[in-house]
Amino acid sequence: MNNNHTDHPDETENGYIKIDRYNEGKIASVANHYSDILTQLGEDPSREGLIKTPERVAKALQYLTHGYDLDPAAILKGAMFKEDYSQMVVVKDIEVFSMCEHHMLPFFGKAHVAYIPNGHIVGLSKIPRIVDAFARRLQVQERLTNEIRDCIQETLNPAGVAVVIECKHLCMAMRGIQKQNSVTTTSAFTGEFAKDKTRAEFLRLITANLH
Ligand SMILES: Nc1nc2c(ncn2[C@@H]2O[C@H](COP(=O)(O)OP(=O)(O)OP(=O)(O)O)[C@@H](O)[C@H]2O)c(=O)[nH]1
Ligand SMILES: [Zn+2]
Repeated sequence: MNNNHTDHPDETENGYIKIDRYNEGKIASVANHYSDILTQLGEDPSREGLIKTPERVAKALQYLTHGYDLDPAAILKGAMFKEDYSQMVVVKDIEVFSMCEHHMLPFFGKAHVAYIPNGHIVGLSKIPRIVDAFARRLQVQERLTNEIRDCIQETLNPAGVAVVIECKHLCMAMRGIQKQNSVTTTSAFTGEFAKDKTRAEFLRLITANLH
């Protein structure tokens, strides 16, 4: 997507990718399409409040899909450390913001990720980083869940990986079936987490209020 991009999308100003990280050709092209869309919607793209809107939308969309520019396995490999620790490591309550691929509307909530090291641990921040790398794409919640699991399993080769994601889908709230309170939960497990006891410990840890 953007050839200037780095593995550090958090190098941002006000939460946005720095302007020099935008692919300007693509922004201009997407903005042109959005100008037409505004007209199709019955708006006047030349009125004051909308003059910069096509460009803003194009930049927002690039930000919301910047996960395509990232290599999640490389992110993990960047901070793997040999360590003799073989208990469960749990990172819970990781904020998720993604876009459903059917309606291009947001779904958002929390991810809970655990792994059981098998010789190597990974830098803790890399877990939310790969959640973001997969979430910042057009997604379905099930695939997002599996992609996070598979990336950790294939890269770190731990004794097991567990991922639970809970999200609200705006396509089910602000349109369509219009259910405001429904939450979708998905899960994916490998290795040791196939055992009831291990899975139960993980579920206890993500629901416990320890802090
Ligand atoms: N499994 C799954 N479905 C999703 C996700 N995000 C959105 N959807 C669903 O994708 C489906 C698309 O169904 P369609 O019947 O083609 O689309 P639609 O006519 O807009 O459907 P409604 O939302 O029921 O109005 C809908 O049921 C959405 O709720 C997701 O992450 N996972
Ligand atoms: Zn949807």
